[in-house]
Amino acid sequence: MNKKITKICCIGAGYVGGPTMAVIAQKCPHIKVTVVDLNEARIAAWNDPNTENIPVYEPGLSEVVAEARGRNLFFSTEVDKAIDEAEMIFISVNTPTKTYGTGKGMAADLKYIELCARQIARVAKDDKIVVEKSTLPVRTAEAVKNILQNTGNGVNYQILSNPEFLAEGTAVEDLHAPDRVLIGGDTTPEGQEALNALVEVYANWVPRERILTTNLWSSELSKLTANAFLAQRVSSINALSELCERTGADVTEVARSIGTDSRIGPKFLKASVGFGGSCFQKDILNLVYIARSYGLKEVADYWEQVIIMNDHQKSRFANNIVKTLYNTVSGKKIAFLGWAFKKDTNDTRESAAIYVADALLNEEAGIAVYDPKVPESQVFFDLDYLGTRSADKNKQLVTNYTDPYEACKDAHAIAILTEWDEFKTYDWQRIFDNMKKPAFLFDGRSIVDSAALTDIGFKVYTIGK
Ligand SMILES: NC(=O)C1=CN([C@@H]2O[C@H](COP(=O)(O)OP(=O)(O)OC[C@H]3O[C@@H](n4cnc5c(N)ncnc54)[C@H](O)[C@@H]3O)[C@@H](O)[C@H]2O)C=CC1
Ligand SMILES: O=C(O)[C@H]1O[C@H](OP(=O)(O)OP(=O)(O)OC[C@H]2O[C@@H](n3ccc(=O)[nH]c3=O)[C@H](O)[C@@H]2O)[C@H](O)[C@@H](O)[C@@H]1O
Repeated sequence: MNKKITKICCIGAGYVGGPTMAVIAQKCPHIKVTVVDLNEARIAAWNDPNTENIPVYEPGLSEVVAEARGRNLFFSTEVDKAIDEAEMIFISVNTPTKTYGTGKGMAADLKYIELCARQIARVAKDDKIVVEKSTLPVRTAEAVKNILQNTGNGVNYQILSNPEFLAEGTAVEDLHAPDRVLIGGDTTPEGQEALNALVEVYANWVPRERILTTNLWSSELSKLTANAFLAQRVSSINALSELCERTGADVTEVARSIGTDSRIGPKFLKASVGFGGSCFQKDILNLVYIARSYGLKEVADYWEQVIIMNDHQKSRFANNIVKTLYNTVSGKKIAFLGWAFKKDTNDTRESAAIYVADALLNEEAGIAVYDPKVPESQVFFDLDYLGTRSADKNKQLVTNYTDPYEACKDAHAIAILTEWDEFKTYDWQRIFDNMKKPAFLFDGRSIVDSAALTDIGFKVYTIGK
């Protein structure tokens, strides 16, 4: 007989914990779901009476939260209480790249995971199923198990790996109809019982044939592999975009031509200014680190090239702006349309915009930023975090706008960094009329109609054309 879960707790109310648990609560009204976090401001925002103010912007998410919150979905800072009550505990805390010590700049920093494991071990009084939702290096479950099982208070733990594959901007859609749900567990009878308990949770809305079960290590490694493959496709098409620019081939046509081959497929072939987001880079660096730690030099070098190519794409976009603007951007106004790492999210982590801006600021450019969802404070946080120059200097050189037309007024050039749909429908004639001439436009996302803009008078540069 499978254990039926009625109380879930999730540690970490971020971009994954928040949306994932909101959808579990929505689809499983019989399960009480409590999402906890140490960050009081974040929890307060999740509890904001106006669900438009929740801390994660995702299309459709505020409606899901409005439906379930207060019914069977709760957000709280009382971590111990939620752990104590729950039968199943998801760990969905951040696992950033290490910034210190061994593996600095490469390995995943697992200190938040370990803290969670220790907290569960300290608080739990009855048996628990602990689910790794965070993306983790292969064999992390072993460390979590070690910490939990060596507490000696008689509690039995089962560890499951249940990596998340949602993409930001489409999180709700992805959670409602996932390509697959992956659950890894121990092959022992107890492990399989725990695994089945989680299968039953998802089976409330996910067709069973889409719920894949594996052993723990396959599940952990599959998550890193999926992100590595996706990022590799972007770097592959971006590598070709540079060759297209030199040869007269058009990367959009090349992508369409190869994408119709069913073995290749059409998705993830959009050339861009470079991939961003909190995970691709960190997960590949982590994969490279793991391969190196097993002495697999060729494997590590192979995957590292995906990152090298991505860095190259960002810097060549910035260099092209400087070169085209007669080798100097000093004192010139460059308007940035978009700061988020992709459309339909307010997340800016590792956004290409940050690195392109940093390179142009090194050349003393003045940058005017407009993004429909990213607040000014975040733009400065991102630039200050790099530590390239003082916060005062960033404030001096960067201005944020809430009106795109004002951002572009008197600009020498416009750079499109994020593919927000609204950019396609602007009154480009009006923008052109108010710009310095020649009016340059660098489309890092191939989203505007370059022929129409050229007719207006813009000098358009599009990635891969
Ligand atoms: N962002 C994304 O789209 C995806 C992220 N992931 C993975 O999911 C994990 C979480 O990512 P995000 O949600 O983006 O991170 P995040 O940084 O948005 O959220 C993590 C939250 O955990 C909280 N936290 C950390 N330690 C805690 C503790 N000991 N007790 C209570 N709360 C604690 C933090 O305060 C933070 O609010 C990462 O491993 C990431 O790689 C996986 C799939 C998609
Ligand atoms: O582990 C994670 O965090 C998640 O990482 C990615 O999701 P996400 O980073 O949210 O968004 P993507 O749609 O994958 O885009 C990543 C970056 O690649 C860029 N991209 C994507 C596709 C493409 O064709 N071209 C391209 O430049 C996007 O603009 C963005 O900057 C994966 O798609 C998710 O499956 C995974 O769960």
